[in-house]
Amino acid sequence: MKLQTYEELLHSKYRLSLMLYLFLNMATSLFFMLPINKGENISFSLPAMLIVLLSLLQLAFWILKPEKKWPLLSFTAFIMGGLWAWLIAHKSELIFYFDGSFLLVSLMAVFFIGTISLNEHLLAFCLHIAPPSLTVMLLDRGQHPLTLLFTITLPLLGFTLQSLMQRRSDHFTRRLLFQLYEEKQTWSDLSMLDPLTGLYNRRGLKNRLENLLENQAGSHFVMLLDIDNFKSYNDNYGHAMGDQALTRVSAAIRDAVRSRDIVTRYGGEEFLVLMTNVNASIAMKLAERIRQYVLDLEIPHQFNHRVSTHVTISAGIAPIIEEDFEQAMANADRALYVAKNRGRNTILSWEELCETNLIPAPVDLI
Ligand SMILES: Nc1nc2c(ncn2[C@@H]2O[C@H](COP(=O)(O)OP(=O)(O)OP(=O)(O)O)[C@@H](O)[C@H]2O)c(=O)[nH]1
Repeated sequence: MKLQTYEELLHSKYRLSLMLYLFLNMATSLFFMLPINKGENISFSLPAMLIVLLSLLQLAFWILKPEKKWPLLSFTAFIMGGLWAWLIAHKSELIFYFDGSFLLVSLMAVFFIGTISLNEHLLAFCLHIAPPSLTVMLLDRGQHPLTLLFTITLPLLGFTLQSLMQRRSDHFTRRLLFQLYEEKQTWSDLSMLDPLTGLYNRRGLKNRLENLLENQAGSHFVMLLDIDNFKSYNDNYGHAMGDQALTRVSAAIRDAVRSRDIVTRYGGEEFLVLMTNVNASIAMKLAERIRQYVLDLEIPHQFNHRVSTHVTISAGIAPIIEEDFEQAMANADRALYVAKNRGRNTILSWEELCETNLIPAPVDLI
């Protein structure tokens, strides 16, 4: 689950509880319009009708605009509470035989609405129950003090404790989710990096390439480069030394290019550099600089036959035309093949290859 999904879940929970609150207000106030005694008529009292109207309007708003967040929950609860106080006072005047039970039933109905639907909104709950509670106490004129005290304080206390517990649990869930999300992000980042060199691996390249082609319409170049006679290096100096040489060459490539270029360890001793927003001459200069930086490392390689006594690289570069990365790769690969044939420690561009009519048959070096 993403953090965003969790936020959406909370929003939908909020929305449902508010809709339930409105529905319960509406249903209960409709019930309050019914006659209490046999033979009486339905009483369309103004406060009851206002509760119904207000609830209906807000319900319609929520149904039509489900994505909107209603910021005035506490205000709505206070208005509803006020209307309930008015309704209870109004209705109690109409009751012929007054023994206090109507007040208790009304109060319980108001508490029921709040407890069921506002269980995560302590302030709204308090604002909802405060006006009817005060009104009932006034109307009771001290006749049932203990009953009223019990009816008001017990649910209020229970609700407050439950709400605090819920808040702690929500806080914990949010923290846990945030931590999981961060860890997932770290793992995802790590899975895009090559552990030996710290460069992007193919997965990382794919990810960066998608972003690049989606967001930057400029001219980009692919450079494929390969360490010369690396097999002999490994055979003579050992695999551990080979790893060290790979790490140093990787760092030199990274140093030679700009921060916006994407350097990837494409295979064993093969690297791919994605040079972004460059023209052909700058791409060539960058490639040449990489070659020189690697040579300047002066990593001894006595078995780099007829090339150098140090570790060297060869490279082929090609432009990405019409976002066709695969074709650019194939072209850079062919240029690299010819660069190797030309004696290694060489950079060759696909364009130069085309100009000299030296396009070889496709050979899979990679
Ligand atoms: N030490 C080390 N060697 C590796 C690693 N990955 C690939 N290699 C070695 O790189 C060598 C590549 O050799 P080849 O593909 O024959 O090419 P080459 O000897 O560099 O010859 P040219 O590319 O034609 O110049 C192989 O010996 C692989 O074992 C690695 O992670 N560490």
